Amino acid sequence: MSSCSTKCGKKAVLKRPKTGDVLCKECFFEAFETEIHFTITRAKLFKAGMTVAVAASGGKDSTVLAYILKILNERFNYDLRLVLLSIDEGITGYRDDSLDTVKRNRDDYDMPLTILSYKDLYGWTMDEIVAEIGRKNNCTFCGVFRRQALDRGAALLKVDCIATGHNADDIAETVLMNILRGDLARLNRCTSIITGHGDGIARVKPLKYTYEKEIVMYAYFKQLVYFSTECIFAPNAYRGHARVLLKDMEKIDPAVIMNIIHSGESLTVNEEVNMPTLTKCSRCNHVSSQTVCKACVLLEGLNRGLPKLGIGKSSKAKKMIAEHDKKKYECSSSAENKQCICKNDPVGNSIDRKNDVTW
Ligand SMILES: Nc1ncnc2c1ncn2[C@@H]1O[C@H](COP(=O)(O)OP(=O)(O)OP(=O)(O)O)[C@@H](O)[C@H]1O
Repeated sequence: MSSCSTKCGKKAVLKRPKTGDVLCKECFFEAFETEIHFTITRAKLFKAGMTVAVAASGGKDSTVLAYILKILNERFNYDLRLVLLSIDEGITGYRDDSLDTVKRNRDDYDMPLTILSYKDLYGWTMDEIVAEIGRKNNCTFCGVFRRQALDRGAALLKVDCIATGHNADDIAETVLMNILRGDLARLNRCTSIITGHGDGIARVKPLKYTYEKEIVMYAYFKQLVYFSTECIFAPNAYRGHARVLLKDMEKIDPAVIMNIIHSGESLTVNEEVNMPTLTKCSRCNHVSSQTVCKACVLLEGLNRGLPKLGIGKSSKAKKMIAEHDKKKYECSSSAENKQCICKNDPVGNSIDRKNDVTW
């Protein structure tokens, strides 16, 4: 390879996927770190004195995020207290191994680590949920529960905000996915670098403009320890299509990633479009756009032996509950009923009616 395009005199070792510049290792580090610092300061992600929970999965993105926040915090005196927050979804052979990596990061980066598990928070591991629901819709449970679990962890730790490792590719993919689905409410908010502000604990995405390929390169040249195995359960199929589309387009022109993000940022949703208003879940008191949040509906479904409850539209869930209740009524009025649905109901007739979901 030729010499570094910054004219530092060193030999280039890589070509930056984002800009096409050929750079030596040191100049790449400098460019990569400075861009993230610029993103953080321009969007005013942090204030001095804040405690920030880095949502750490052990994967490349959150590992690079934890590392980079540590060095930028020291270099530019952000005056942040950084802690690691991990969620153990209970996926044997996947999350248990990646959490070992997070524990190593905890020691290497000298940051306290808190791990919360789905089992403790919800009474179910993902292994158990998949045994109930199968591999098709399990990502819905995992995503909804993780989102809330991070909020609960952040509240427990009394942190000021949560930083996640979402990168530019993730954001561009999400924009595409929301366009393909016609989900205008999500399209409207998916490019925000700060979310949840005012409704709970803020979430920030310092790697919003950082290309995935560069994150991998940075981790490689810095020899960071991260866990690179994909989740053993079926990936989110729809996101997979958006990902393939994005990767194909990136081969033609790497600028498409930034172009899609900028397009998403510039979109204004027509005023006539109904936007959800955020409120608090009547059951768990966490942020929700419905009277009862998605996590509570999904959990209710699991506990009632109706795991598909909460998958799809809320009207479908209402119908399922009504049918379920009707069958239970029929069952209790006929002791001989051999088809009784209660046999499959882990809580049986002991369901406390006061705690039933109301919409
Ligand atoms: N189990 C978890 N515990 C804590 N944070 C998580 C967990 N899973 C995901 N996150 C956070 O959400 C971000 C996006 O998650 P996603 O599942 O898209 O992973 P990813 O793109 O593979 O990122 P990573 O490389 O960090 O695993 C992660 O970067 C991390 O900050």
